[in-house]
Amino acid sequence: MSPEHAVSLTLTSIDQGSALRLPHIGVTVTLPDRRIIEAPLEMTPLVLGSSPECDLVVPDPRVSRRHCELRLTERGVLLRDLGSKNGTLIRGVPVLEAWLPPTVPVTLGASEVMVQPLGVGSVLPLSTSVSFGEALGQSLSMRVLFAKLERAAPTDETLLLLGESGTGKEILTKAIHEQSRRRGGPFVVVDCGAIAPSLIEGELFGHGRGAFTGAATAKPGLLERAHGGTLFIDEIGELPLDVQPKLLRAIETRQTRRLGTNEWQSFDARIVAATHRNLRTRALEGSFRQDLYYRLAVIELHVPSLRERKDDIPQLVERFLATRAPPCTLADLPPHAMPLLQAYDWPGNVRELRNAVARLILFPELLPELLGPGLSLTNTHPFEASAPSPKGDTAAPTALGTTDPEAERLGRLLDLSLPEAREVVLEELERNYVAAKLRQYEGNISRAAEAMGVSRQLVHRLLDRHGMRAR
Ligand SMILES: Nc1ncnc2c1ncn2[C@@H]1O[C@H](COP(=O)(O)OP(=O)(O)OP(=O)(O)O)[C@@H](O)[C@H]1O
Repeated sequence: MSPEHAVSLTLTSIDQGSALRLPHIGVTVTLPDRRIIEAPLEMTPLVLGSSPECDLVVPDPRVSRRHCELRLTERGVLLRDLGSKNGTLIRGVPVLEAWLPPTVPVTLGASEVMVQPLGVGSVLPLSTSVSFGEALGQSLSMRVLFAKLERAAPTDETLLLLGESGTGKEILTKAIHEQSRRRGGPFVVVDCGAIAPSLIEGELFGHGRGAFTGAATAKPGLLERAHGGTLFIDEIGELPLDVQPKLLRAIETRQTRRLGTNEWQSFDARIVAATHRNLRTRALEGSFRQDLYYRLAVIELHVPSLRERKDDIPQLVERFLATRAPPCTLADLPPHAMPLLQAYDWPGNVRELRNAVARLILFPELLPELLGPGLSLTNTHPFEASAPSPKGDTAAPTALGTTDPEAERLGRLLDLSLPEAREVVLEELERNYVAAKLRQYEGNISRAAEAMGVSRQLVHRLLDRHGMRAR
C-alpha cells in the first residue's frame, strides 16, 4: 500500500489529540446487472446485505440479509463477514476478517464491492476526556461521541441515540441529564420493548379514574412524571404505530392528556430516545412514522458497539474490577485474561463484559473456555457451556468430607454483597430460563415469547444481552 493510500484510508488523530481526520471514502457495489450503487464510509460501520435494514442494501439473491461490514479504523478499512451464507471473497479466497486495500474488489454473491479514497475528508472534534458521566471510553469513536454529547447535553434539544443493546445508551442519557439545566428534576425511563404494546399508551399518558375497568384510581403518565426533567424513551422503534402520532403531538405541543379524561396538562421534559434499530430506514419504509422520526432525530448519534472499540476493554475491565466489593485490580484476573477478553466480540456489549468480569473473579477456572472454538470465530458466548456449577474436582469439601456443588456455589456468592449476589443469580437464571424455553420451542422465538408472556422484541434483546443466538 502506498503511503498516500495508507493515510487516506485511516482515521488519524491530529492537533495533539483534540481532533480527528476523517477521510472521504466511497464504497461502490456493482450489481449482477452492472448497475452501480454507492455509499460513503464514515465513522459508523457500514453493513452490506440484502435486508432493507442494512446501510447499503445489495439487491442480489446470493447476498445474505446481513452479509458483511466495513469499518474505518486507525489502521485502515476492516472488512468482516457477518456469517454470510455464500461467503465474502477477496481474489476468490473466502475471508472472515481482512484489512482492505483500496480498489481491490470484494465479491459478495454475484456483486462486487470496492472501497476508494475520494479526498481529504473532514475534521471532527475529539473530547479530551475519556469519560462522560459514568460512561468510559478512550477509543477515538467514543471520544468523538463524547465531544458531540458535551455540546448537546446543556441544550434542550431532543436526541436520538442509536446503538446495540448494552452499549451504554441509558448511562449516557443519565449523564446528559446530569449535565443539563434539568439535573435537579426527575430522570424517568420507559422501555417500549419491555411493555406489552397494548399498555404503552397508558404508561406514557396515564389514565383518569374509571377510565377502564379496574382503573380505580387515576395514574399520571410518564410524560407528566418527567416534568422539569428528562424522559428517556428506550427502544422507541417498538412503539406501536397507533401511539406514535399521539407521542408526536405531545412532544410538539408540550401538552398531555390522561386516557379517559378531557383535561390537557402542560409538561416540560426533555426527550431522549434510543433504539437498536435502523430507524431512518424504518421511517422510509413506512414501519415507523417519518414525522416522529424527524422530530426525535434533531440530533442523531451512534453509540458504537464494543467490538468497534476493543481498545476500551482494559479501561472498562479495570473499572468493573475496582467497583467490586472488596475492590479488585487487573492482577486479580487469571493470567492471559486480557488478550482473550479483547479477542472476543461481545455481542451483549459492555453489559456482557461487566457480567463476564464478575464471573471471572468468582469462577476463574472458566477462563480456559475462552480459548475454545467459540472464541470470536463463531462468536458464541465465552461462558456458554459452563453455567457456574462447579466441577467436582474444584468443589469445596463439606463437613462430611464430600463435595457439595450447591454449598460451594453459595460459598462463592458469599464473597459478594447481597445486591451483587442477587444480580449474578438473576442474570444466570434469566439466561438459563431463556435458553431452556428456546430449546423447548426448537428455537422458534415467536412461540417461546408467547410461552414466556413477553414480546418477541424482548426475547431478541435478552438473546443479545446474554450473547446468545436462537438456532
Ligand atoms: N461506556 C461505558 N462505561 C462504563 N460502563 C458502561 C458503559 N457502557 C455501558 N456500561 C454498563 O453496561 C450496562 C448496560 O448499559 P446501558 O443500560 O446504559 O446500555 P443500553 O445501551 O441502554 O442497553 P439496553 O438497550 O439493553 O437497555 C450498565 O451496567 C452500564 O453501567
